[in-house]
Amino acid sequence: MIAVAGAGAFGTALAISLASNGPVTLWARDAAASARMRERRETAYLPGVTLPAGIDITAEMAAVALADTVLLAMPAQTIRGFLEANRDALDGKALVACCKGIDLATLTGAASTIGAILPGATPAILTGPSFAADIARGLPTALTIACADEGAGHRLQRDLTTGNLRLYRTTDTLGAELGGALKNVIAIASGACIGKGYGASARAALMTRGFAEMQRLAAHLGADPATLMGLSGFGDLTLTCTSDLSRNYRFGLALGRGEAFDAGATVEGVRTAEAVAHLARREGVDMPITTLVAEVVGGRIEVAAGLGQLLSRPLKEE
Ligand SMILES: NC(=O)C1=CN([C@@H]2O[C@H](COP(=O)(O)OP(=O)(O)OC[C@H]3O[C@@H](n4cnc5c(N)ncnc54)[C@H](OP(=O)(O)O)[C@@H]3O)[C@@H](O)[C@H]2O)C=CC1
Ligand SMILES: O=C(CO)COP(=O)(O)O
Repeated sequence: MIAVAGAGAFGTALAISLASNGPVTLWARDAAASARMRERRETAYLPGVTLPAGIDITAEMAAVALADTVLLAMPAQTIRGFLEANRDALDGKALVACCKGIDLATLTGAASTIGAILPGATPAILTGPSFAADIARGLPTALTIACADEGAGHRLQRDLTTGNLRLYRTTDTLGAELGGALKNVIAIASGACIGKGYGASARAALMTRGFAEMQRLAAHLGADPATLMGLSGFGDLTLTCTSDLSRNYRFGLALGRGEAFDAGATVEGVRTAEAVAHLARREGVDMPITTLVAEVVGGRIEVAAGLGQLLSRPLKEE
């Protein structure tokens, strides 16, 4: 039995796709919102999409506790609090983190967070290039399922693959979570570059050099370089840095244009830029683009000055 905790855009889209395999529980933290979704079979997070009957929408944790696999589809900075608040309901289960970010308080990804808080759980990561709106409409997507326990990984791959979600398997949870988290920061930089009018050539340079620093940090922390070359790294970087459907990219566009952006939107790259800038400094890893994004989103430097700093760095080998 599968439950999805978090009924925002991604959690709901995943529940819709999984419901084509069998019954799914979708947990929303807000009881009134949950009741509305159950009654109307729709959500403002996915306009125009009808929620299939196979999704049992609830605000009761007891319903989640009945599942053996729980997908955690909420923003990265909220995962720790959610796990701490629901230890009894979640321990012993396969917990599949679907978020893309680094916890600002601990500077770790979701697999480590799960392991630290619920040692009896089996941590896994579901990540890769996929917009909720595409999944919810039944469009084809390919994702990475990462689980250090190979047997559990095989089971999750089988259970979470659907007609429009094709899952590739790895045991490298660290690489998978880093790929998904780090690309969001580069997507902000890419959006800012386009928003500022610097053009597609400059964006290609940012994406390529951004990918180089993503790989550098991942290798330093012990991730498998091959993981970053796959869906969670290269794949998601490509999607997020080039599509207007991405909130991180659109946030960057707004920054570049000097416009305001929806303060309530989930833009994971903002906090993650700050977390990764700290992590890179602590580990002595050179991450100039991420560090500058942290400065820009922190309001400590303007976009133009930040890009100017990148271009004036000492010349080096590729
Ligand atoms: N949208 C997408 O295309 C994709 C998103 N992701 C990742 O999925 C994660 C969630 O994003 P997404 O669904 O888009 O975000 P949304 O903003 O659409 O939804 C966030 C959901 O998390 C819930 N939530 C917020 N805070 C808490 C909390 N403290 N405890 C429990 N639930 C909470 C919200 O509840 P409420 O409605 O009550 O505020 C809402 O249901 C992010 O890490 C994102 O990077 C990954 C791939 C694709
Ligand atoms: O991660 C995503 C696509 O793979 C979604 O991107 P945004 O969070 O930037 O919207």
